[in-house]
Amino acid sequence: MALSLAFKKPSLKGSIQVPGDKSISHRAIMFGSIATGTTTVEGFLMGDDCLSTISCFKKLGVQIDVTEDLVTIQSEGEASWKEPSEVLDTGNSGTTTRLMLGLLASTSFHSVMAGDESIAKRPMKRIINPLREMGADIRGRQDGQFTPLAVQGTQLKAIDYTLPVASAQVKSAILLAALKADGQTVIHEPIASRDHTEIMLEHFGATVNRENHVIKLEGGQKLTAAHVQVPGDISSAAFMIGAALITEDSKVTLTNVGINPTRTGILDVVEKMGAIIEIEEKETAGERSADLTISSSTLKGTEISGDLIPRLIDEIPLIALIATQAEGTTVIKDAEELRVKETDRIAAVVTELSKMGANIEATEDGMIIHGPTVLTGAKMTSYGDHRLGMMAAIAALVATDEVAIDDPECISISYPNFFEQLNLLTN
Ligand SMILES: O=C(O)C1=C[C@@H](OP(=O)(O)O)[C@@H](O)[C@H](O)C1
Ligand SMILES: C=C(OP(=O)(O)O)C(=O)O
Repeated sequence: MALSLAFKKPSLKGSIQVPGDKSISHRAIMFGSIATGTTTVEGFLMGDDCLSTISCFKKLGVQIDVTEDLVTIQSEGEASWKEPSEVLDTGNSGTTTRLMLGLLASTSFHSVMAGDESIAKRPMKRIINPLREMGADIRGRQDGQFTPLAVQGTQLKAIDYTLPVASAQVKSAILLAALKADGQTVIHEPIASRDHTEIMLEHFGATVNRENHVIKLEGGQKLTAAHVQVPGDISSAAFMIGAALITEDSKVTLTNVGINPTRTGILDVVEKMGAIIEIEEKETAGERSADLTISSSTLKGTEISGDLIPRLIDEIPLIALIATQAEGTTVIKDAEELRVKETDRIAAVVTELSKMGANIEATEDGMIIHGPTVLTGAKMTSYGDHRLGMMAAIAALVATDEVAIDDPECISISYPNFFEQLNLLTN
C-alpha cells in the first residue's frame, strides 16, 4: 500500500531510542542456540529479518520465547538440534541465510534454506566456496550460487582462508563453521568488517585470537549461555541523524546507540561534512554505546572510499541523500558491494534521488553527488528494500511537494516503528 508524505519543512525535536541492532540481534539468537543453557536477550530487534532468524531456529527444535522486553533461548547445544521437516525460510535476510549456512554445514542432518525473491538473487558462493574447502556438502542453483540451498551436514576441517571481499557475513559463516571443525581455522581479513561475531564468541566463552587482521579459532570449543544487552542500531539511527542534519532548527537525541568502531563510519563522515553532533558514551554490560545529539548543520561534500566503506556500507543510501543537501561534490568509491544488497543500491539510489531532482550519477563502484539541490516531490520506489524506503521518507522532509512511497511496509525489515518515531520527532 503506497504512502504519501507531505511535510511542511519540519524541524525535528526530541529524544528517541532507536530499535536494537540487527546484526547483534541475529547473533544473539544464533549463539543462544549453539550454547548450553538459558540465554536471555534484552533490546532485541523485533524486525522481520531477526524474526526470520527466530523462526529458523525454532524449526531446528530450539526453544525460544519472545516477550516485549526479553527473548529467552533454551538449548542443550547444537547436538540437540533436530533435522527440520520444513524449509528454513530466511525471508529478506542475507545475514540469516549466510550465517546459518556456516552452522548447518557442520550438523549431522539434512536441511533446506530459501528466502524471498531478493535473497534468491544474492550471491551465496562467497560463503559456500570456503565452506566447501572445509568439507561442506551444499547444493543450490548454479552450483550453489543461489538459493534454495540444500545442506547435508558433515564433519568439517579447519582452513586457512583470506577473505576475497570485506564481508562480515562471509567471515562469520566461516567462524561459525569453525566452531565444530577439526583444528584451528585462520581467517585473513585485509579490510576490517564488523566484528560482532568475534565479540559474541568471547561473550559466550570461546577463545578467539585476533591480531593484525588475522583471526584464529580452535574448533571443539563449547559455548555457555549468557545474557546479551543489544544496543540501538546505528544503521537505523543514521536515518534520524540525517533527518536532523538536513532540516532547519532541529535538535534530536538518540539514546543508547551502538558505537562499535567497525560500524561508526557514518559518524566520521558526517563530522567531516560539518555536522554538529555530540557523542556521550555510556557504561554498558555489552558492546559500546552512546547518546548522540544531532543539530541542524551546514554540510559540505566529501570523499568516501577504501577502508571506510565496510564501516558504513548500509548507510550509503542515507549518505547519498544528505550529500544532495551539502555544498559541493561528494564522491563515493570502492562500494561495488552495494550492487548485491537487497537491491542494486547504486542503481536504485541514483534512480530514485534523480526522480526528486538530485544531481547524482552512478559509477561502477559508487556514485557522485553535487549539491546543494532542491528536492521536489516524486513517486518513489523502494524495490522492497527497507533502506531505500527510509531514504525516501527522510527525503520527503525537505521536498517541495508530496512524496509517495510504494511499499512502506518493507521498512519493518529493520525498523518496525520508523514512522512512529519520525512523527514523534516532527510534531
Ligand atoms: O554481518 C552482518 O550482520 C552484516 C554485514 C553486512 O553485509 P556483508 O557482510 O555482506 O557486507 C551488512 O550489509 C549487513 O546489513 C549485516
Ligand atoms: C544488507 C542488509 O542486510 P542483509 O545482508 O542481512 O540482508 C541491510 O540491512 O542493509
